[in-house]
Amino acid sequence: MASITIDGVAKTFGAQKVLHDLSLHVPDGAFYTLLGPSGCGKTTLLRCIAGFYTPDSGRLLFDNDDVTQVPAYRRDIGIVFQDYALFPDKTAFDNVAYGLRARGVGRQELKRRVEEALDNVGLLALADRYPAQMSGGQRQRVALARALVIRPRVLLMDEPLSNLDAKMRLQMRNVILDLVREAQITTVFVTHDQEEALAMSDQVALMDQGSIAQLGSPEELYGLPANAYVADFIGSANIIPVQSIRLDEADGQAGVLHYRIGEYVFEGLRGSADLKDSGLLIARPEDLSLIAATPYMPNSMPGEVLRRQYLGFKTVYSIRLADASEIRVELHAGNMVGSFQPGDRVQVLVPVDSRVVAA
Ligand SMILES: Nc1ncnc2c1ncn2[C@@H]1O[C@H](COP(=O)(O)OP(=O)(O)OP(=O)(O)O)[C@@H](O)[C@H]1O
Repeated sequence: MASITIDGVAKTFGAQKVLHDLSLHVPDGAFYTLLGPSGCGKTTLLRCIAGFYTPDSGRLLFDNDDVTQVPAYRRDIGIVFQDYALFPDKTAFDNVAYGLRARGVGRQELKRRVEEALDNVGLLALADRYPAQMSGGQRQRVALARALVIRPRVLLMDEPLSNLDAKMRLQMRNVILDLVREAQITTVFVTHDQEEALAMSDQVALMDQGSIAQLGSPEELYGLPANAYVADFIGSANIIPVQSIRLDEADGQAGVLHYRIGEYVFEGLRGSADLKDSGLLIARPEDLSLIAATPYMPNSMPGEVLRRQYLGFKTVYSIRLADASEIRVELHAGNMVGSFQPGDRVQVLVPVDSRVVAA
C-alpha cells in the first residue's frame, strides 16, 4: 500500500497534448476516481501511473519512491481492465495464480492465497472454469482477484464495469468497494459514468481536456461545482446567465450576494471567489420550486409551463422564462406545492443557497 503523487505530469501524442502538467495526490488507502468525457485523458493518466506510458515531463511517486522511470512490471501494481484481459487458456485458478507463480511463491502458499482470493470474490466453486465458461461479471471478479492476490501497492481500474449489464454493474460496485476497503488498498478508478463516480469514490477528479477541472468529494462536486463545466457534467443543472452581481461585505460574516436575471432581482449566499459583474447561476432542477403566478415574490421570476412529465416520485416541468430560454424544474412527491399544466403562468423560486459562478 502506498500513496500516489502525480507531480506536473505532461504527455503528448504527436501534436496532441493529452495531459497538461497535471498534479494529483492520492493518499494511502483512498479510493479516487478519474471521471470525464471520452478523450479527456483518463486512460492516458492511468497508463502513466501504471508505467505503460512514460510522461514527457513531471514525476510519479509511490509514497516517497520516485517510480517515473521504473518499468510497469516492477511497480507492484494491480490492474483491472474493461475487457478483463484474462488468459483464455487458463482456468480461473491459474489466472489468479499467474502473478504469484511469476514471483516464485511456493506451492502451498500459492494454493492458499489463490483460494482465499477466489473466495473473497465468491468464485471458489468456479476455480476450474475457463473464462469462456463464465459470465462477464464472473470474469471481472477473476480479474479483480488476480489483481489483488499479489497484494499490490496500488490498484488501478480502467472502466472495469463498462462491459457488464446494468444489474451486474450495480452488484460489482459493492464487490469492488468491499474488497478494496478490506485490503485498505489505494485505488485509482477510471470511469465516464458520473453516477458510478459519485457512488463509489472518496474523491473524484473531474477531468477536462487533459487537466483536472475540479477535485473534490462527491458532495462537493455536486453541491459546490467550481464552474459550469462541472455543474453540467455532474448531474443535471440549469445554467442561467446573471447580471449586476454585487457582494455586500458584512463584518467577518459571509456577505450577501445580489444579482439580477433580466429585470428580476435575487439574493444569494453562495458565490465563487472569482465573481465579476456577470456570471452564471447554477440551479439544480430539484432545488427550484414553482408557485402560481404572483405580482411580486422575492427571489423569483415568472415563467410559463411548456411540458409536464409525471414520474410518480417526482414531476418534471419544462419552464420557459421571460427571455425565452428553457429550464427544468423537478418537484418531488413529498414537497409538491401544487400541480401545474402546460400553459400555466408560474413563478420560479430560486433558493438563497443556489450557487453563482464566474462565466
Ligand atoms: N497511444 C496513443 N497514441 C496516440 N494518441 C493517443 C494514444 N492514446 C491516447 N491517445 C489520444 O489521447 C486522447 C486521450 O485519450 P484517453 O484514452 O486518455 O482518453 P479517455 O479520457 O480515457 O477516453 P475514453 O473514455 O474514450 O477511453 C485521445 O484523443 C486519444 O486519441
